[in-house]
Amino acid sequence: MSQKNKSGIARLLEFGGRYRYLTVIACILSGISSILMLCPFLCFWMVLRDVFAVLPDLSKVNVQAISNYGWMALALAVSGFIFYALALLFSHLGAFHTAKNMQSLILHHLATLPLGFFSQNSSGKLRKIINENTSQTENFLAHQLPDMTGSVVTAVTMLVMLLFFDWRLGGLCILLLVVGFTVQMLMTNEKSMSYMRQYQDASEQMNNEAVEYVRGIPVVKVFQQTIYSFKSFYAAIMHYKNNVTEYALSCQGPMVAFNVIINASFAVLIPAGILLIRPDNYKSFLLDLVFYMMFASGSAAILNKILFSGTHRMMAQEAVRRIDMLLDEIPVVETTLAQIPDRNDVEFKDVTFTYPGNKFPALSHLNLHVQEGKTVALVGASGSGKTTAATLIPRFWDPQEGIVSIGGVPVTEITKKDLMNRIAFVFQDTKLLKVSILENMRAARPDATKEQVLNALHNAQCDDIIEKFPQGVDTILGTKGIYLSGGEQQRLALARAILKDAPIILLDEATAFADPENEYKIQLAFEHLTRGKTVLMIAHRLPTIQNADEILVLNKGTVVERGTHNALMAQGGIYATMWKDYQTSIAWNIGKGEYHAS
Ligand SMILES: Nc1ncnc2c1ncn2[C@@H]1O[C@H](COP(=O)(O)OP(=O)(O)OP(=O)(O)O)[C@@H](O)[C@H]1O
Repeated sequence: MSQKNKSGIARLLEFGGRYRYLTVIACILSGISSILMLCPFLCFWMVLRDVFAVLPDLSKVNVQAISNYGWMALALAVSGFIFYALALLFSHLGAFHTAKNMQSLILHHLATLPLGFFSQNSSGKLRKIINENTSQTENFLAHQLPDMTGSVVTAVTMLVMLLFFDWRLGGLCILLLVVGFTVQMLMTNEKSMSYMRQYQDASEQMNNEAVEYVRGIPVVKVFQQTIYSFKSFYAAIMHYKNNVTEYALSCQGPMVAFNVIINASFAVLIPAGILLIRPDNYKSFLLDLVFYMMFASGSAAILNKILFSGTHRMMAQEAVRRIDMLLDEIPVVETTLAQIPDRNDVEFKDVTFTYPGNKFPALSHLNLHVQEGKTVALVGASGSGKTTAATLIPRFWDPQEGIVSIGGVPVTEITKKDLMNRIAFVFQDTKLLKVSILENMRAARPDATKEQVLNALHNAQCDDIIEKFPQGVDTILGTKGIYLSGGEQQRLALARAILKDAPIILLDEATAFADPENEYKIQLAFEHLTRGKTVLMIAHRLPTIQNADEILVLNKGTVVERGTHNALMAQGGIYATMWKDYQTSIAWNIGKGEYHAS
């Protein structure tokens, strides 16, 4: 399926693949149905013609002929409905297949994107883009597109019929239609399209902020705040409101004009009829006038339909644009020159990385080398770039400058599978799935036996977790009150990494939320996991990295100090100060609130 060379409805049909023909057939059927639906008007004209021909002596009316016209009108109307029902059947089939194709294309594409993309785009936002936009386009294909085609065919057929009976009255009606259409165009121009874009953006932002608000409710309650503490949510609502109001106001003038014009047929046709009627042609002229007055008022409904389908078309176009934006996200390119590293040392050579959309680099000219089986620790203030450095190794992101390599091979030249097999990472934000503990473990190694899983759980000090649930490792997490503490979750994540037994370990050592007993157990699990491995460790509690082979102190993405613990202490720089501050904070904790300067 080609991307980007088409836009709007053409692009939407492209998503349908071979099923797009169903949509095309639906539009043709809807067009035929519209013509059939207009035919009863002709029967009505014929009835009027026969009645006017015998006026004032109605006893001369050919009742049989009139009854035939009636039956003909009914048959035509019923076939119109049948064609319309068939059109809807085809359009729904086409719409379902298109939505399915669209969703599977997006999901396959998401699977190829760098993992970092997901840290910048919340799952709520992605869900909204995928669900709302595909359902909007599905609705458009199932209902609005066939209706739109039907309305356009109706409008064209009406034009032909209007000119056919009396070109003067027809010309007047067409003039009204042209003016109505022009006014309508004012409402569906490029400016309206940009309103539609702003509207979608504002609605997306409001949705995101609502999710953040709900997530933050515990904080609001704890600190006795009100909704106004969520200024950004409030601002998003106001932005949405202003946007919608501005759009509605911009439509006010054209909308009023449109309604007045399309409903003005009586006001125009009656004076025109008075001017045009002649004694010699009054019968046939009256016949045409009555017919036109009926017909023209019917055209108001058709124009209304086209107007609203224009708004739906703009919404569908915008939805397609948003889906294409997602599909345009650049995937991680799988190397064609795959190399297999024969060592597992990790090296950063002059690496600079800036997050998409950020002004300043998160890492600047970073050089580091973790020899096989050794441990390098990253320390530094919050936001100094420690996590970013670790995420470049499994290619959450690719740096703009410099090279990250394993065993001398750039990570970009290692296959995704090989790369992931070599690395186990345990980050602060532990992700456990809503499946059994056993299946959570097997996510790291699908072929692991139950015994191997139990062994890994034992080494990660998880025996107490398994024992407390009657179903042991078959306990399903996150359901029926099965919830784990932060420390327990991290131990399970460590067990998963131990089971994977990868040669390179990336560790974000965050034990801030663990109680002393948990912390001690996590420490034992860390030791088990890292034994004999190449380890890049992000340290929050300095004593855990005292024995690291090298410690790098980061500040605003650059290395400001490096060396062993003893060397850095002797240097008396930032690390030595951090160490002293850490000792002080411990002393403060032991003193239960009293400050004991050391
Ligand atoms: N997904 C992201 N998108 C944009 N900017 C980001 C993203 N993640 C981090 N940053 C920015 O990059 C910089 C480095 O962040 P990073 O998370 O690497 O720091 P850190 O040293 O690990 O912090 P902490 O100790 O608090 O975890 C910060 O300025 C942060 O705001």
